Amino acid sequence: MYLDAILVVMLVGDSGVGKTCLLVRFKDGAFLAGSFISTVGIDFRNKVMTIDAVKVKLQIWDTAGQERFRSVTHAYYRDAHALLLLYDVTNKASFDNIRAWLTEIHEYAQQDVVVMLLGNKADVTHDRVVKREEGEKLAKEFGVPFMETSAKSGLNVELAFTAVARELKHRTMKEPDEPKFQLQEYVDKEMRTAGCCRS
Ligand SMILES: Nc1nc2c(ncn2[C@@H]2O[C@H](COP(=O)(O)OP(=O)(O)OP(=O)(O)O)[C@@H](O)[C@H]2O)c(=O)[nH]1
Repeated sequence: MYLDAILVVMLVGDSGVGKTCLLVRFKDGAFLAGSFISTVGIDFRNKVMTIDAVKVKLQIWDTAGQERFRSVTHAYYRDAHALLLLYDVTNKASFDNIRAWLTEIHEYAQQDVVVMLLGNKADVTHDRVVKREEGEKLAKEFGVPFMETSAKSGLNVELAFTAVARELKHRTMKEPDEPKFQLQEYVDKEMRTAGCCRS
C-alpha cells in the first residue's frame, strides 16, 4: 500500500555541519569523503521507505547553510512537514546558532512542523567540542527530540529519517482511536535496542 501524500523533510543548519553528507548516506549508503562542496540554494532527493507495510514517499530538501542563501531557503520552510536541524559536534558556533535556527523555524515554518535536533559528526573523538549531554539539554529546553548522528559511520542516520517519517505517516493515517505517536519515546526505544547512547 502506498501513502498518497509526499512527505517533505528539510535539512537545515549552518554551512559545513554535514547536511548533504547525511542525505547522501541515507539515500545511497555512502559517505562523501574529500573536498567540501557547499550547497547552492536548495537541492532535493526522493526516497521511498516502508513503514508498517505502507510505502511512504519522502522528498528530502537539502538547503544551503551559507548566510547568503537564507532568503532563498526561507521560502521553502512553509512547505516542509519535518525539519532535521543539524549542528556539528566539532563546531561550537554551529551549536550556539541552533537557537537562531529555531527562531527562524518558528517564524517561517508551519506551526505543526516536526523538528528533530541532530548533533552530527559523532564519529569524531579528538576534536569534539559539544558533549552529547549539551545537545540533550538544549533539545529538552525546546521540547524537540534529539540524537547524535554520523554521516561518516552511518550512526543513527536511518533512524533519524525513519523516526520523522513514522511521525508523519501516523499523522496522515491515524485511526480515530489510535494513540498519538510518541516520537521521542520511539527514538529512545530504538537507541536502547541498538545498545546506544541514551541513559
Ligand atoms: N567526520 C565527519 N565528517 C563529516 C560528517 N558529515 C559531513 N562531514 C564533512 O563535513 C564537511 C561538510 O559536509 P556537507 O555535507 O557538505 O555540509 P553541509 O551542511 O551540506 O554544508 P552547506 O552545503 O554549505 O550548507 C565535508 O567535508 C564532509 O566530508 C560526519 O558525520 N563525520
